[in-house]
Amino acid sequence: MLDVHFGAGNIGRGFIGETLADNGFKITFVDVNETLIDELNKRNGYTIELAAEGQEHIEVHDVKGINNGKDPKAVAEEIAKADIVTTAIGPKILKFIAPLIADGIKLRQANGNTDPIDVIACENMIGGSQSLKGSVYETLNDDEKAFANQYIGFPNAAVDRIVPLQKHDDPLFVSVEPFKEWVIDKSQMKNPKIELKGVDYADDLEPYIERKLFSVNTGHATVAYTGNMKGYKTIGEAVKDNSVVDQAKRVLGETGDLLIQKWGFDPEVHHAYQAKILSRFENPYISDDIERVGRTPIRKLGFDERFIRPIRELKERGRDYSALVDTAGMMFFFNYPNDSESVKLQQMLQDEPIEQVIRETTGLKDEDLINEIKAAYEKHLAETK
Ligand SMILES: NC(=O)c1ccc[n+]([C@@H]2O[C@H](COP(=O)([O-])OP(=O)(O)OC[C@H]3O[C@@H](n4cnc5c(N)ncnc54)[C@H](O)[C@@H]3O)[C@@H](O)[C@H]2O)c1
Ligand SMILES: O=P(O)(O)OC[C@@H](O)[C@@H](O)[C@H](O)[C@H](O)CO
Repeated sequence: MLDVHFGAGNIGRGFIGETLADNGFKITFVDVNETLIDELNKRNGYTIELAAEGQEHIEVHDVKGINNGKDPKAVAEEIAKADIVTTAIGPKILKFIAPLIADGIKLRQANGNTDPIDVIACENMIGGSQSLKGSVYETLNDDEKAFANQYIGFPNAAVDRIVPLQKHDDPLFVSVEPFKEWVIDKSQMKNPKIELKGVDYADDLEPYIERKLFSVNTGHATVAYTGNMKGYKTIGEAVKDNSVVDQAKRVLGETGDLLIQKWGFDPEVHHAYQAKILSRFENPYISDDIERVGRTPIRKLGFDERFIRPIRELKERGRDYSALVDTAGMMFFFNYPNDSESVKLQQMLQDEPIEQVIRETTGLKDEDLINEIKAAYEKHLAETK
């Protein structure tokens, strides 16, 4: 059994690789990072460490790498033979790898390979695999689309495991939190014969992806942006400050209100889920940078992303969303020179009035909401003076 996995980064090696290897798959990692690819091909394996007492090690074997920047043909050839395709490269990169997946599908068709497979985007976004499908289909003709409609599934997925930036001498070694959750939308699969152990299958992914994104990621981002305002550099430092944790609790209270109302989650179970999330942020065996958790702030300000979507939906329901708006106002202060989106955001703030920056980054048309976020931004700006 073969998995072709795009993105040999933290979650790719630290979660998707572990799960597929544990299910007996060989894995071909596709990445543009030469060091990672060379090392994978030299050693055909790597080590995962669990960030918890005992620091257990897990060895992953039977892996290799392809640099898609150098050898795109080899990627298509590998997809032509694959039993599953997965990605963990970042939502904004999906459209760049879509032509490679399309080439793999074309080769499967040319080879007469009618074994059904699923292409699963393991990204922090709503509708990730379906969005990837849209980009893949842009480069298929009608005949190829008909083949893909029959044999290639794009089931959406939610993945949850905190894997911070790795700072080890070994470029493949990856330290991960013990908690892990991977849910795949069963109704969108073409190959139900592959039922992975360690993965949950849902008939409808929407409640799970929203619960994950608006709890883990909204909470995480709140710790990052509130911590950033206070000058902290790591999530560990930030969660030692009660005012940061209080802000995260207020925000989770609001998204919890929405999720419970919208999806009917049991309030007690949901509150336990939230408490578990906060304890995960406090894991002393993990050192996670605010720079990583707050990365790409323009993406995170998006219309369907972790702040604006729950704000919109709470407003529609006439519920409180004040802590979410307060935190959204802090996002404009995220300024890390190595994060090109944060540099762009700061430039936008230099060039345009704040309300225009809010309009452009969030896609909001609701002028009242734009003014509320503007007021939060201006309040935080005054606090910095
Ligand atoms: N790290 C986590 O805690 C975590 C948890 C759940 C989900 N995710 C999601 O997983 C995805 C990846 O996150 P990550 O933390 O592993 O990031 P990462 O930066 O560690 O890994 C991304 C990898 O993709 C590679 N890449 C970038 N552009 C590429 C291209 N054009 N072709 C091939 N490879 C390319 C990079 O070289 C890198 O190795 C994101 O969508 C993230 O939201 C991350
Ligand atoms: O990956 P992002 O940039 O969407 O979000 C940053 C973190 O919140 C995220 O990577 C979490 O660590 C992860 O989603 C936990 O499952």
